[in-house]
Amino acid sequence: MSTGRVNPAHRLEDQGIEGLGHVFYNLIEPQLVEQAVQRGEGHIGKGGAIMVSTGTHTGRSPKDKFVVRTPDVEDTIWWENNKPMDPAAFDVLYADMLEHMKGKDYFVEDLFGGADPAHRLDVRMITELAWHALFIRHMLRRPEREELDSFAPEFTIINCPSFKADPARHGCRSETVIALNFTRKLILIGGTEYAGENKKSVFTLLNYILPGKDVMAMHCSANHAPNNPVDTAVFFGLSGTGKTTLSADPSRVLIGDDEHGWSEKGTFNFEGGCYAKTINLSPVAEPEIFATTSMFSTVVENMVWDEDTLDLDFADDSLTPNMRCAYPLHYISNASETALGGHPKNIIMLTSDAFGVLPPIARLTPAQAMYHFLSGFTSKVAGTERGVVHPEPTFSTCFGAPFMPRRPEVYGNLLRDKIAKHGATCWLVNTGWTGGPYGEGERMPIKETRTLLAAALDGSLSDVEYRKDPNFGFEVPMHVQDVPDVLLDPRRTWNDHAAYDEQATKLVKMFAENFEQYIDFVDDDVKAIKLG
Ligand SMILES: Nc1ncnc2c1ncn2[C@@H]1O[C@H](COP(=O)(O)OP(=O)(O)O)[C@@H](O)[C@H]1O
Ligand SMILES: C=C(OP(=O)(O)O)C(=O)O
Ligand SMILES: [Mn+2]
Repeated sequence: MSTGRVNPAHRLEDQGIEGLGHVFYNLIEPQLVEQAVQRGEGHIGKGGAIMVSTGTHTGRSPKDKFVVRTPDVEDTIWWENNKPMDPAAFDVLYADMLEHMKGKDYFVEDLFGGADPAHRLDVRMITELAWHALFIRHMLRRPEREELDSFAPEFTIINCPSFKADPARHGCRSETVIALNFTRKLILIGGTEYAGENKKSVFTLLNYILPGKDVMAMHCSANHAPNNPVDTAVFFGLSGTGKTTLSADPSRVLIGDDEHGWSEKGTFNFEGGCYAKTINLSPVAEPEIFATTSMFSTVVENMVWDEDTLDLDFADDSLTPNMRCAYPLHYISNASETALGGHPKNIIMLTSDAFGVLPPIARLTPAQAMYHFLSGFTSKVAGTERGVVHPEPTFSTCFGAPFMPRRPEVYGNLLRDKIAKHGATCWLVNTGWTGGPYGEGERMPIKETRTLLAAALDGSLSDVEYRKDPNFGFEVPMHVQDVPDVLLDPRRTWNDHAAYDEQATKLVKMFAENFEQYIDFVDDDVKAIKLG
């Protein structure tokens, strides 16, 4: 049995998926909320949000993510960063998953990944959980209802949390598996309910496909000046660095909070929704995002609430510090209707430096931008990946190593050429620690970060006085209106200057050691960068 709207030529049976219980095709938000509640998957919260919890897995499981090693992708995948799965093991996994799915109800959502029709991917998401269908409906882009009648899925993702993988049979590591098969155009997810796996799988797909079409794929948020998409800014950053927070800026138009492409025409969001962290979410510092937590059908994931008032407790991280809400872009009032932007005029690389060494903002030469893009220095925040319990310094190339199927130089060279062609100005912004390292200093105040960004984006930093950072060689402004001078010089924010110098020397060494892996393929201007 099935209900809902679907292309009659592309039903699940047509792709060999048979014997399921009831199949719900392309339900819309109210129907999915109703299904989720009826099935006991969650509770209705304030304003009609839906509150769910995901059990054991409350963050991504990067160690359980695999790329199937088929001949077509053998030469293009960066195997040092992507774990291979044997094609035969994948086939067994698929057969076992289909067997497991028999008799159970499933939800199908046919959606687009990519706001630019020239580069979008038609994705079919098949989920066991109604709320996962709702989540992906929020996160990806919805075809018009009429377009569903001719929708032909290019890639299919099946997410079946109740399926437990068997490492011996399936060539994986645990009961949890995320397996990407570029040849069969299929992604299988089992043994985890964390919704972020769904969107990051689509991201990984696009990160593979788009560079082949000369389109740069970026782990970044994006916004543009009011009525002026030519003035676009992108904000690269690993999880927790502030992409979502800083792109939701009431004085600019939000293009998207996490995944974008940069084509010959400009930037485009891959998605149609946002996935914000809600830990300590402040109605004062982040009013736009705060408001979405009580809007109809927003998915509130892993939050604790008051039984009596249904008030969400933003401070209670007892389920996970990686608590989240997912909502469509238009829930942010100043969001772009098209999710398209121009060529970035400013490129911001966000880093959350747990050492408290990097300045709150620095201007980068194109060579320095390449250096920092390939380095991808930041810290992993607690909770987004399994096993991370406090900020852990890391080098995550392209500011998103877990989602990059190709070699870093592929993304690096694309970005280098686009920066050169369009003359973008690049900045490094530390949203991490100031006044000392994690545990001693404090997190950079959001207000100051916003003020610095506003100054960078409106051009007021173009001709102020800069000093050259003695450790990294980039330029740091001396004075910025409404920001205390001392904050601009991290060394001065530390009580113990010698301790700062020692920490900075250590960090410089870490950078240099990490960069050795890239030195052979970067241009001479990047090779010539000497730190310390
Ligand atoms: N100076 C700052 N800039 C940005 N975010 C900050 C800052 N200080 C604290 N935060 C907090 O850090 C988190 C940034 O997370 P988020 O914007 O979701 O990152 P991303 O989207 O890159 O994963 C939010 O919880 C935000 O409230
Ligand atoms: C959803 C995620 O991305 P981000 O934290 O960058 O929003 C994630 O890393 O699981
Ligand atoms: Mn985010």
